[in-house]
Amino acid sequence: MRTPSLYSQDDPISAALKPSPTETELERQARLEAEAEAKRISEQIDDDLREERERLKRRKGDVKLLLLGQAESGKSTLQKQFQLMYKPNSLDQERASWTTVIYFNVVHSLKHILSTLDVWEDSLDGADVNYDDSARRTNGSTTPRDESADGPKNNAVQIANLRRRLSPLIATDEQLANRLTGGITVSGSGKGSVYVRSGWQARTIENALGKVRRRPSGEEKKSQEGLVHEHQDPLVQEVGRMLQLCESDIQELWNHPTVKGLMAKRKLKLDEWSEFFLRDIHRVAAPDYIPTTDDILHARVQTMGVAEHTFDVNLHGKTVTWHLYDVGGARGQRHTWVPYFDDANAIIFVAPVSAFDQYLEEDPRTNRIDDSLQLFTQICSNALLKNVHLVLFLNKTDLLKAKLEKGLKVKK
Ligand SMILES: Nc1nc2c(ncn2[C@@H]2O[C@H](COP(=O)(O)OP(=O)(O)OP(=O)(O)O)[C@@H](O)[C@H]2O)c(=O)[nH]1
Ligand SMILES: [Mg+2]
Repeated sequence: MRTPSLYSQDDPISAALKPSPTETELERQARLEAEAEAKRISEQIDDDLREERERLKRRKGDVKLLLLGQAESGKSTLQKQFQLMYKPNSLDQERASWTTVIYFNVVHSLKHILSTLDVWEDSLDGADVNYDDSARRTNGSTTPRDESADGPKNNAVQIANLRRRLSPLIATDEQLANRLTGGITVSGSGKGSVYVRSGWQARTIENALGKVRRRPSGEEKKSQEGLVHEHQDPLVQEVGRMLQLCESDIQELWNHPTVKGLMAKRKLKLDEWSEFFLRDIHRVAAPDYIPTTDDILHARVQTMGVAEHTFDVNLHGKTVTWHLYDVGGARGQRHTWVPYFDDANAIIFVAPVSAFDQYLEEDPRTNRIDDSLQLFTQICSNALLKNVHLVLFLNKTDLLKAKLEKGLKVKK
């Protein structure tokens, strides 16, 4: 028996699709199977479209939040705090990849100290190094000698020795930077900055995996999850070993009267994260060091482009998905913000109030508070953002307090 005809005699398409009057039973079976498959695919497409419509409807209730502000203002740090609050497990999963950043922060800070010493060391005489050595005795220096009493000549010899002993560690600066960026550099980004794109944590591990796979010895073992733990990244392991060996040299450099003198005279300016990790070098240089949450919050790596982070936030018994867009704040990165302005619900503008005595890394003539104010004015007057809620987040108040207590004056 033939199935009822689908093919109307009047419709030209139906007429064209009409089976041939000479169709065999085998051909008829094949045709019916093809029709059933086409119907299944068509229904699948209808289902997908329905699901997409539902998803878009759901997304309409989502909150889109932009974190804006100049470089170093603390946007990614704020994002990490959201992550800690709403997705703490995800921070745990990426904990190991922060070791690379922290080691890089330490090595890069040492490199900066030594290159500043290069410039100023010769111009300092004994009287110039006006550092109170009692600080050195109380902050746990492991140095057995009291070099400051020996005068500038001895100081220069000590620094030359430290420079020599630390040079293999300093030489890893570029390799660590490459591990984080995957070899991508951003032009005009200021001195030795390392920019990372969204998802760098997983890529850092992938980069390490690539290196491990190429090694013939097979000494690196895969962990239970089938992934090589970042601690097994040979580079990170090697830097860890070097840090352990150099710990007392790092302490000696960090506590050296010439270094302290340059800092007191503000000829050597260290970023807050440099001081944080150098002060705590004993812990960071320990074998099997794992970054604490506080370490992750202090670690510094610049954001490239825009990184999206999603969190399910429960507000008054209703779960709302938040899309947090963490942007790169350096001048060369700001053009990437605009495509996100269109459907943003809110902006948190992060302004570091402690930056009154600092200048932009990408433009050393511009004061950071001036830049922040200019940027905020531009955001407030942008027509695309006229319906967007704006939160001004005055950040780094702890550093402002510390600077004012030290006697730094705010002046125009
Ligand atoms: N002391 C202190 N440090 C902070 C605070 N907020 C951020 N930081 C530190 O400032 C540094 C820069 O912070 P990030 O969050 O990386 O800055 P960002 O705005 O994301 O910078 P870009 O990605 O370059 O745009 C990090 O080392 C943070 O630990 C704060 O309130 N107090
Ligand atoms: Mg950032």
